[in-house]
Amino acid sequence: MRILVFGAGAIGCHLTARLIKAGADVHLIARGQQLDAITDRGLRLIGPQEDFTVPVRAYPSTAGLGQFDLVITAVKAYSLPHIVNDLLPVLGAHTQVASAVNGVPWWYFAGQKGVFGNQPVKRVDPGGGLFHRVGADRALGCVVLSANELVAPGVVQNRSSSNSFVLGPALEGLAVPAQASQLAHWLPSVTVSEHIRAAVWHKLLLNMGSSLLGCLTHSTGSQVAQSPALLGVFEAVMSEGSRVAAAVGVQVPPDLESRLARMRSNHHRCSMLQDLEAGRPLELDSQLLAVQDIARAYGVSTTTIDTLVALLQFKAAAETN
Ligand SMILES: NC(=O)C1=CN([C@@H]2O[C@H](COP(=O)(O)OP(=O)(O)OC[C@H]3O[C@@H](n4cnc5c(N)ncnc54)[C@H](OP(=O)(O)O)[C@@H]3O)[C@@H](O)[C@H]2O)C=CC1
Ligand SMILES: CC(C)(CO)C(=O)C(=O)O
Repeated sequence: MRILVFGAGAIGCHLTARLIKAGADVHLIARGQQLDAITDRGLRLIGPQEDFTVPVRAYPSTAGLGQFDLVITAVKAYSLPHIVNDLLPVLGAHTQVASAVNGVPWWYFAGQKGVFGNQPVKRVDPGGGLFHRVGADRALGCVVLSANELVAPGVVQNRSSSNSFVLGPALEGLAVPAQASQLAHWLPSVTVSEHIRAAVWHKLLLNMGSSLLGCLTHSTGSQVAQSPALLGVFEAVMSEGSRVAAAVGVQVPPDLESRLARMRSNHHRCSMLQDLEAGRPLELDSQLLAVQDIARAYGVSTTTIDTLVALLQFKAAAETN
């Protein structure tokens, strides 16, 4: 099985390093210093209990690479619409495309009923290029619970004591494709699910709270969890988010204690905070504004989320000017 990982950031490097170590045939699209470092010295993954380096076949573009059985996109949500033209040449009739991305994924409303039924998510796929040209029939949801950061060119630091990746077909009723099962065979951290939307919301609620509070306070999850006042706000965000999920038919179990436990043990700067501190754009569209759109369309009140989003938008604009 030929695999292409598109994007050599924190998550792309984590997956590439683990898959190559497990013996998979993986190729990586990288650019800039990352491409140079990985080509010269390989890719190093440092984790709580491991430190290894693998050689990687890395390229600056997809031109001439041929078709792949599985493409894993590991760019930020806001970069996805810009890579559609790069993806098309590597897609064959049976290629599956897994988007390892936080937030409401581009394929979310494919095959769904309701206000947005069968439409692209306009916040993440504004021109509909992913929805109409890549296509939801080949889309695999990929929900990532794994805390990573690039600490030097070619070096990714993993800060999770346990990592998990949930893969499942975007279209309900489709069987889990062989590519997903093969990935799960190579990596114990991968599980497959026929109900990927439940996994999307489960993760998204955690992101909404940790991205908003992490960025507004420049704190890791464990630092946020030390403040009872912030935990109260985190809880309010999760409860509003779970009402939005329920509006589109997904009941997220109120397992607040397990989420708080995850926050307490999370000594990682969430990816949105990494972006804020590096002056890069934030994934507000996929993680928050798309959720607000759903809330508004279904008449769900999200007062706490709305307040925090307004503060974060103001802060991000002020800090990048
Ligand atoms: N980091 C984490 O711990 C977690 C992240 N996630 C999610 O995973 C997704 C990926 O995040 P993460 O890995 O942190 O992001 P990063 O910003 O670390 O990585 C994105 C990579 O994509 C590259 N890229 C973007 N556009 C292109 C392009 N056109 N051609 C080639 N390369 C490109 C970027 O290159 P360049 O730097 O040159 O722009 C960068 O290397 C996000 O949705 C994030 O929210 C989920 C769970 C945890
Ligand atoms: C690992 C986690 C959950 C931290 O909030 C994350 O998804 C991120 O960094 O964006």
